[in-house]
Amino acid sequence: MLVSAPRLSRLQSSFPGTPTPTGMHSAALTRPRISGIYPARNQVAKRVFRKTIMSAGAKSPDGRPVVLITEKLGDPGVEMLKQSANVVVALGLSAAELNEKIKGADALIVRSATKVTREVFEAANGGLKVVGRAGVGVDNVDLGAATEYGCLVVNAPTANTVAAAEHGIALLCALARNVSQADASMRAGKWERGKYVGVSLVDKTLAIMGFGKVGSEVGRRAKGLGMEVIAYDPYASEDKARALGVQLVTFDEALAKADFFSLHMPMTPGTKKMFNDDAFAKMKKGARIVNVARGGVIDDDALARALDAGVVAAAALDVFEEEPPKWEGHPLIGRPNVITTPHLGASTQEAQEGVAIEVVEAVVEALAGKLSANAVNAPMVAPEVLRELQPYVVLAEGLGKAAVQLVADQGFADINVTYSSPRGDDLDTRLLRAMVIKGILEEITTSTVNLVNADLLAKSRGLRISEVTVRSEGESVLSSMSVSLGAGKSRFSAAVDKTGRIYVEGTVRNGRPYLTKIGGFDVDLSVEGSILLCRQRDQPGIVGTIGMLLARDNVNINFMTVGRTARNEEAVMAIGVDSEVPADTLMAIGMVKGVLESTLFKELGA
Ligand SMILES: NC(=O)c1ccc[n+]([C@@H]2O[C@H](COP(=O)([O-])OP(=O)(O)OC[C@H]3O[C@@H](n4cnc5c(N)ncnc54)[C@H](O)[C@@H]3O)[C@@H](O)[C@H]2O)c1
Ligand SMILES: O=C(O)[C@H](O)COP(=O)(O)O
Repeated sequence: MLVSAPRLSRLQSSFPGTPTPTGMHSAALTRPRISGIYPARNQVAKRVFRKTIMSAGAKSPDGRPVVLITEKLGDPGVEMLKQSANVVVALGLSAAELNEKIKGADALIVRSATKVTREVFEAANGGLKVVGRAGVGVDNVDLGAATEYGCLVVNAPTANTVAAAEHGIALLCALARNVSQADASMRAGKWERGKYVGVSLVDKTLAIMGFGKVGSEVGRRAKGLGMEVIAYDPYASEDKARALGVQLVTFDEALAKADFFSLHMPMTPGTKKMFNDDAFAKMKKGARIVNVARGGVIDDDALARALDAGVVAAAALDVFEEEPPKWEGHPLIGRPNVITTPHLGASTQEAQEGVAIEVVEAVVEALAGKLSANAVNAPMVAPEVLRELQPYVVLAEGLGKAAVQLVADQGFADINVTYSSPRGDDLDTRLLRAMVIKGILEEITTSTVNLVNADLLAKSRGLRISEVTVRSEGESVLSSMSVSLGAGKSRFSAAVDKTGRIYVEGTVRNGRPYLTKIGGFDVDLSVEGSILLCRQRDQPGIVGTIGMLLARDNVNINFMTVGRTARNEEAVMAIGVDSEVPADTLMAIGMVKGVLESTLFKELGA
């Protein structure tokens, strides 16, 4: 049975983590370290963590751990590592050689070229305790397999930020002044001064798309070049932008206004091919684009069309959807107005020394059984608790994803999670809270979020999170849970509850997670795949029309439900879809007679 959530103002006045006589506790994130939140439980968590990480003894006779390094790692990091471990450097291993070598290692340190696959963990047979990635992206590590084998993965998320920003600025300047093309021409023995006249940067408008760690560093440097800097980032803080003299704008404003674009958003389902035909059509003619983020945020064919049409004058690309890319038939590589570098953003001596130290510190800490703030996965919860909470973990992440996807351009400031559980205050909410934060943050940042770092990451982004546990009746560990966001505005106004917050609620039935409420509307949606939501008048014909529009684009419908509550004779209809709904179809659906608004949840769950 659901007990209605207490008022938020009341929650936020309670001390973080302190049980109250009414059976509530809140965990507003005012403390700097995760260990401060639940001191007693955290000791247990630390023991579980240590046991997991240190389950087998070190593999060398002297009792020191063996660390295998398979890619060039900065010397200061290697020297530091030698103080506490036996270091084996083996570069350029084949997959079979790595599978063999890993059997003798307690830890492995890699960059992006080594593929740390499931086979590697299988070959290590539980003996590999830590994988360290000397950089940010961990897409070359099979995180699922690592977690399954109780192997902690750590990375180095900050030490290459400046290098990536500097590479962005280098490409910006090279792009404006045709440096690469002119150099190539001179190497070919030509002196073509007239051909390579460039454009100036001063007084031009640069749009930073994604105002996080790298984006803000690019912004700071571009101001120094005399550029007017604007930024689009729905989750960026106004205060941070103001402090740097950068104006936050909407996506469309950025497209219309900028002479130059520098892309710095993470690769997520929401940013995939964000620069598509639609976006290029809204750009000022002659714009120039730099991408040191991830290749997949640009639709390569659409960019090629925009270059052909002169809408985009030139582009500089450091990253590609597939790396290394296939040269033959590539729509962009080799064009006269496109300059390319082979993913060099992090490749400076300083950054490589920095990431080496950052990753070695994290690996050494983890081998010593300490919590690392750079942990990417962390099996910190006892297996029996994990087993019990497993279905709710999927629900929690799905609610986080759903809530944040409903936020409009202006972003949100705080998160409220309410659990209805027969256990009341005894419910261990750490894992569920972490999964809500994961669902939210992984839509908007490059960071991989888990139990160890979720609270810290939320705090570092200035997000306040409040939790309430309400005692309910029933057999299962959790009757229901809800996530609400204090957002300025929603992309789907029906998702806003009576208190003005974006609100989603869900439950688990027969082991499967369901969304049961969006704003004031009851729904009944399995938390999986992509879902089209429509708020509509209760009148015949709408379902058929929308079905036809989707069929026209070959979009298969896997389920359809209509919200039970008819508030003012309105209903919320949900349609599960198997593939992407094109933007123009979404627009057409929004214009169907009787449809009041519509939106799409992308990839809510497995
Ligand atoms: N080329 C390289 O060698 C290299 C090196 C480092 C980082 N990177 C890439 O640079 C990018 C930024 O890295 P970071 O460390 O600054 O990450 P970050 O998490 O600090 O910043 C990402 C920012 O993007 C914003 N964002 C999320 N969704 C967005 C959206 N739909 N539209 C606009 N902004 C959105 C987030 O709010 C966040 O502020 C990532 O793609 C990363 O993979 C590349
Ligand atoms: O993810 C990263 O840190 C950057 O993209 C750099 O990766 P690299 O280590 O392959 O240079």
